[in-house]
Amino acid sequence: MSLVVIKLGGAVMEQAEPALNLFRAVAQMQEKGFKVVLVHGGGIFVEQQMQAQNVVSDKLNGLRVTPDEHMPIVVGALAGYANKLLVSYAKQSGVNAAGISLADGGLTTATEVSSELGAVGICKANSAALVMALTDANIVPVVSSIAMSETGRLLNVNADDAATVIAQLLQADLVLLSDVDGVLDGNRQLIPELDEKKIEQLVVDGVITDGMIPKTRAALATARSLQRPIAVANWRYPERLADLLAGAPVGTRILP
Ligand SMILES: Nc1ncnc2c1ncn2[C@@H]1O[C@H](COP(=O)(O)OP(=O)(O)O)[C@@H](O)[C@H]1O
Ligand SMILES: CC(=O)N[C@@H](CCC(=O)OP(=O)(O)O)C(=O)O
Repeated sequence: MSLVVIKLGGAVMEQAEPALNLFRAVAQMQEKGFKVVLVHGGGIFVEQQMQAQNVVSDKLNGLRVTPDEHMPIVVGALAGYANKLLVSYAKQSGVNAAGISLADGGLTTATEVSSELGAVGICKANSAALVMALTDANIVPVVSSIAMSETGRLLNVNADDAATVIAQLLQADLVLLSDVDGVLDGNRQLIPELDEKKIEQLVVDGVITDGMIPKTRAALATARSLQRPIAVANWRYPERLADLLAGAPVGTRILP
């Protein structure tokens, strides 16, 4: 049975209709025999909560600088609101989902990236047991990007990196869904395929910026480890998911 990890960015969660459409597509994939695991971000909800509480939050190369004292807001927004909102969209679309985090069931282990970034983690695959138990019961795991260190310190992980690690853990296909059609060139045209050299050149040229930097690097790491192309595509067209998994050229394919 084919396992697919789908990563959702925050923007999809803000609008009910596209999120519901996406879960309807997930239900169809389940009917076709796919086991689906969702990994989600929700940076947009973190921003909203930071602003509501008058807290200034900075990013460095697309990663949020997260002092430990910001973690109540970050965990609340990601593992709380964003996670349960997705479980609610799933329910409304007839999909049985369970919201968990990178820390639950020992799914991953994590370490601090650098003292400069604070409680930002990089995680490693550890145990697929919980996710497999859920998918075996036809429940879609919805995984937030909150992880835990060996000593139990809560860490904020970039959600594209989280999806990469889960795809590697499960040896599953990975689709990174975002609010753009894929990686766009300097004229905002879709780039069908990219390899490491081209990605790094586009970063140097300032064409790939912000959240697209960790996203393309995460896709490249997964493409390498699974030895197959990884797609960055738009969540606005969930009906293209099936085409995509069948190997059709949708979005940007990041090559190993
Ligand atoms: N070359 C590029 N092509 C497409 N999007 C880009 C590019 N460079 C930067 N971006 C930005 O990256 C964003 C997607 O990354 P991110 O905000 O982290 O999305 P998500 O929340 O879906 O993970 C796009 O909305 C766009 O603003
Ligand atoms: C360390 C780090 O940057 N964590 C991210 C986690 C959420 C995320 O990645 O959300 P999107 O996928 O919606 O961008 C953050 O705090 O915004």
